[in-house]
Amino acid sequence: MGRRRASQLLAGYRQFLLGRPTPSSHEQSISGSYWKLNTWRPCCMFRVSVGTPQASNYLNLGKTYAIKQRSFGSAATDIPRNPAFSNLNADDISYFRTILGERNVVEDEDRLSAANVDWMRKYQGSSKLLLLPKSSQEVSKILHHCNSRKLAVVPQGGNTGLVGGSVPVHDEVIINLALMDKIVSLDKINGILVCEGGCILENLSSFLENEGFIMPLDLGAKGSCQIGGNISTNAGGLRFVRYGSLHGTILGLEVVLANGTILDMLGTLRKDNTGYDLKHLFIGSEGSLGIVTKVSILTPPKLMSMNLAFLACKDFTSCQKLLLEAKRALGGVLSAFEFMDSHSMDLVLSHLDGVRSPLPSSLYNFYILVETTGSDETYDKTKLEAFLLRSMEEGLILDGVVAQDINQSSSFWRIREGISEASVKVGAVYKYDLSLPIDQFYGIVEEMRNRLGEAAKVVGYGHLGDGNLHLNIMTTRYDSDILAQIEPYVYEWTSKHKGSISAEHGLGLMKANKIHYSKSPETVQLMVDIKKMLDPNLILNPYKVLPQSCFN
Ligand SMILES: O=C(O)CC[C@@H](O)C(=O)O
Ligand SMILES: [Zn+2]
Repeated sequence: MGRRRASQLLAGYRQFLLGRPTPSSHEQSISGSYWKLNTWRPCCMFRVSVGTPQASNYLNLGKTYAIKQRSFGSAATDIPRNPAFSNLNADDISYFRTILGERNVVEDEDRLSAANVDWMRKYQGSSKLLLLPKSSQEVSKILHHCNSRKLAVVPQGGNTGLVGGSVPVHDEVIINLALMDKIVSLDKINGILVCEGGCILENLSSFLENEGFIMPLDLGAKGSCQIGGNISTNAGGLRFVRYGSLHGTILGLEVVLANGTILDMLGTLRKDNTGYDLKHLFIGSEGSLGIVTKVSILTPPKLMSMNLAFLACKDFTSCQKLLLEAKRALGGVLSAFEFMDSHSMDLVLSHLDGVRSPLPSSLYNFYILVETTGSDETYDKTKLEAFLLRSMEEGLILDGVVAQDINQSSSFWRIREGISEASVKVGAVYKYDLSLPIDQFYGIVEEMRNRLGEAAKVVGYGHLGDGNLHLNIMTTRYDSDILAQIEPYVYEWTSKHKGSISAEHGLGLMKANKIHYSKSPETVQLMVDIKKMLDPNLILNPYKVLPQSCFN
């Protein structure tokens, strides 16, 4: 296609953009972080009462097999309580009161109900105690006591996880760092932020933005999730394609071990090769090796020129080619490359009030969000336009719209970030978070759709730029027959294609027994040895991450 045709295309495209309706003020107001706005209070770990299940329905189900799926489903995970653990008694509670004060030792049923259930209301524990320490020393005293008494604990951040990692399985004592939310320091030359583990991600982002920096991490749950929890799960999110993993951006950690030792690894140096870099053991260990109490993180400068395009593609091959083209053409300014299929789009549009597609949604099979962030508005715009133009000429993009202002940007992100929220509205949702080679990326979605037919809604979306697919399968109720058609098929398929069964959500309770699909027996054994060395009584987040059978 010649230059003339190409510029005609772009001109038509621009007209098309300008002709599109701007989202209404209602839509604008609901854009942003849904976990914050619709489900959770931003600076508090307690669930807003609307839609919260009454956990007391579950609490007395019996001590031996306490985990039940929520009321629209049957029990799916029955793990016996480890008989080596003690039961909480009145002396334990009085001791906790002496170190934390009356208010921060919570036995109130409503508050425990919220802390005992996960965000999807899929995993349900029966803890009788929630502790709210205010300092690393208090965390240390709690753990020292729990370890000597063999009381199991579950570290909990914003409780926004998707694999049952942050809620008790039985009666584990819940330790939440919500009161440890102080910013310790910011090195304004290098952008190195030091803060406590209970800081809410969105609060950190707002603080940094005022100082001319941004968090290298951004996710839909930002309004509720805590940085300590993000680190413990090694959360990926929307900026990963640009700023990489927390293994790269975390410079130091303070961690409290199971026996109460405070491990000071809170370095603020970019380079430090003195011995083993132990902080990496705790990034992604899901609270099973220690509790992250302080964090030192490298934060990139805030760049003022940001563009966001919402694009439609006819098939998945075009999405793949578009990614390659975006990496080539946009290089250093590419800051997000997110993908969703038309089924994801339909899900959001039919379940979230006030969300509208900026494109005629029924016409296209796939949608891509491409974001650029740079420091030169003209240069960045020119680059993006050249990329869009070439991709249109090549037929990779069928249609598209570039956000004209911050409100439009938010409304585009709202669609992508709203998929999770919409998925839980259907009823029961089976979530798979897979890393896959790009040529295999969408195959499993199509296979599951064929396999399940009318019995389930199957959607595929995720961080295409990082090779991370979110496969969500929804039914009105949890159903063991459906589950049997999904698992182990999805895990076997992923393993066969050399993927990972957990790209960014962790293993938690959901996939503790599935680790062998992604890790060799020798690797798992070394993990078990490390766990036993750091937590010999196995009190930290039991039943999660590693198969229980490894400890019998
Ligand atoms: O709900 C999910 O499956 C994915 C959640 C999150 O990682 C996302 O990328 O939206
Ligand atoms: Zn994700």
